[in-house]
Amino acid sequence: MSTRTTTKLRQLLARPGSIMAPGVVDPLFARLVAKHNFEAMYMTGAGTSASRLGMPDVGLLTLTEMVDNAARIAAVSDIPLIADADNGYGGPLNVRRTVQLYERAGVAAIHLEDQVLPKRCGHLAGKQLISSQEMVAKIKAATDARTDADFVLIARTDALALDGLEAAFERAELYREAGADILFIESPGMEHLKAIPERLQFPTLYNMATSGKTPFLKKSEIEQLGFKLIIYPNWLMLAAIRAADEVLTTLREEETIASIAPNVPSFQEFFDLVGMQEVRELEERYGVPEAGRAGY
Ligand SMILES: C[C@](O)(C(=O)O)[C@H](CC(=O)O)C(=O)O
Repeated sequence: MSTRTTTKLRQLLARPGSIMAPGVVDPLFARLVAKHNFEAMYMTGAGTSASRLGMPDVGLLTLTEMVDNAARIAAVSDIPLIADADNGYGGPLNVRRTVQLYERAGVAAIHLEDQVLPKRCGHLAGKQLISSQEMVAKIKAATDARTDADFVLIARTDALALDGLEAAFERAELYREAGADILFIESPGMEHLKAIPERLQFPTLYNMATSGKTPFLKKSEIEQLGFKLIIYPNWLMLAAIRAADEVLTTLREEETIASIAPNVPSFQEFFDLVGMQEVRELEERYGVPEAGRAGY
């Protein structure tokens, strides 16, 4: 039997250095991350909201919608999936279900944040927090709810933007005591970065969000600062939006796809990406008639 992704993630976390987790919104992007041999990947809530609802990250997706998306992503590779679980979708009892469902979906880690419901993207204005006691209760509920001891709990605090760095540290320390495995201080600027791993002396997460608030440092620089896990939430989706936009502009102007064709993956590359080779092998094993096979 292959190693569980939770255990794989624990092993990665135990190694020196930081782990890069590109953000994905669906299984297709997960295939792409797997193709590039990354050790971990991240399901972005902001991206999931954009792709599933065409709406901004303001807490509109429900627990089951998020879990459904995570399960589809987890199904296409053995790469540990770290998933956004927002504020756990309610109080401590909701958090119990959240952990159970994400665990069953094949997710290796989730992050829970201390925002009120409905929440919003951590890089937007207008956030509000629950009390640190309420968040501690949620983290305790989360640690109690896991059945796989290797399932990783990441506690995020959004306090920095509202109450400053010291308040964020105080919360983070309480969340660590409550049982969090990794601490995530949301939306730090350049001036805060050094202090975070230094002060917390615990595995920390670097959110390479696209807002530009947190600087776009290299992995080696982030590693040197002492962060353990780096997530790159929306970059793939944004790159795809730009590429699709260019295709549409060209199509409008030229009324033909001809000049675009060389710039997109070929028919074969596309089928390879979505696992056609494996499908062929399975078809052969089960004697599915040749005529039934898609060819290229
Ligand atoms: C990490 C995050 O929660 C996400 O949903 O991916 C977002 C990222 C973003 O909006 O850029 C966040 O709130 O930071």
